[in-house]
Amino acid sequence: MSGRSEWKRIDMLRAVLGGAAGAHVLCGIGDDAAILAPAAPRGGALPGAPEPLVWTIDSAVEGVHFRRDLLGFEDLGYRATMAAASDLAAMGARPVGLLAALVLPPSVSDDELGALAGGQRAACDEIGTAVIGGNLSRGGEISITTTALGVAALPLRRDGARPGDALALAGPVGLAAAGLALLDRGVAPAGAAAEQAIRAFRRPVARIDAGLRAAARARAAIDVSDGLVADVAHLARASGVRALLDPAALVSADLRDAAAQLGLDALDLALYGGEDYAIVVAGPDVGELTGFVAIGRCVPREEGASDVALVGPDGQLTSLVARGYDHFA
Ligand SMILES: Nc1ncnc2c1ncn2[C@@H]1O[C@H](COP(=O)(O)OP(=O)(O)OP(=O)(O)O)[C@@H](O)[C@H]1O
Ligand SMILES: Cc1ncc(C[n+]2csc(CCOP(=O)(O)O)c2C)c(N)n1
Ligand SMILES: [Mg+2]
Repeated sequence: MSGRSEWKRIDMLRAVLGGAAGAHVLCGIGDDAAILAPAAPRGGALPGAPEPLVWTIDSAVEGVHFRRDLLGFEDLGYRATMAAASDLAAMGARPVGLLAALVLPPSVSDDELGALAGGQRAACDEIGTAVIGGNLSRGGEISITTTALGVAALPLRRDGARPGDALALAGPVGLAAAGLALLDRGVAPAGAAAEQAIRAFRRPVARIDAGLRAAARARAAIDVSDGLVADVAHLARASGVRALLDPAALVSADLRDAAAQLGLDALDLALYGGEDYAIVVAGPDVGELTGFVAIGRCVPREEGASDVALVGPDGQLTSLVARGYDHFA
């Protein structure tokens, strides 16, 4: 393994680029999205209090995030849009509009481009927003870079969790990775569980409504793109807590079935799978939120202890290594 990692590179970029933002930037590099103070209205007050803006960008690159033999063009547009919007969900934000920059090889036909845009449109319709601009360029492989703007009265950051907070999850984890594995192995989906897994990979759902519900009650949130343990570790580290996860809360019947078809371990998929676009929130009573399941709790950090651990049936802890998807490792 090389010494490079995505996080080391982000730290490097933060050292070069950070600190230059103005006072209107409430949160810069390091969270799921940047937070900007609302612009002061000119010429009199607007009805209602202006809300902070939440702004994020996300790329979907052929050969890295998708293969054309495993997904249709409509899936590509849908998935890229939901993946970008998921970072708004993680901030407890309501989307207001998206911009999409497309890179297309010359081989992509107008019909295929139309299908891709149809997928973007379908995803936007589902979460109550629209693509309102973008850019086109020719290039060697398809890429879809989507920037998403939202508003949130009280944006949820990664760094607000406290010892004693519950951890709760909206959306399945592990299923998307199982779906990718089924597609990759060319296994014809046998039964509802395999179909759900393939759907979770092809058509992930940004948990916007869940994020909005959590915004009033939670103290911190993150979305699960790189894998549950890796992303919960980001939240734990940013908040200065340790996260304890209950394995029984993470494996659904569908995931167990799909994993069995693949000969893979269901809990391993749930912990490390990635691209679920579920959200994890932390707060005193977040386990009671509609659409969330309680998955664990935050405890004080201990010197030398892992960021995340599993709690066994009789309370014993198993430390987890926060390995997740890393573009450069
Ligand atoms: N090239 C870059 N320049 C400046 N900041 C960056 C750059 N790449 C990433 N970041 C920042 O680093 C932080 C972590 O980025 P990362 O993409 O891992 O988070 P994320 O957007 O939540 O991931 P995901 O899209 O997988 O949910 C974010 O705050 C992001 O804005
Ligand atoms: C063909 C193919 N191979 C592997 C994967 C798995 N994968 C790619 S990126 C990523 C993390 C999220 O990305 P990001 O951190 O950029 O948001 C994961 C789990 C895939 N989707 N397609
Ligand atoms: Mg994120």
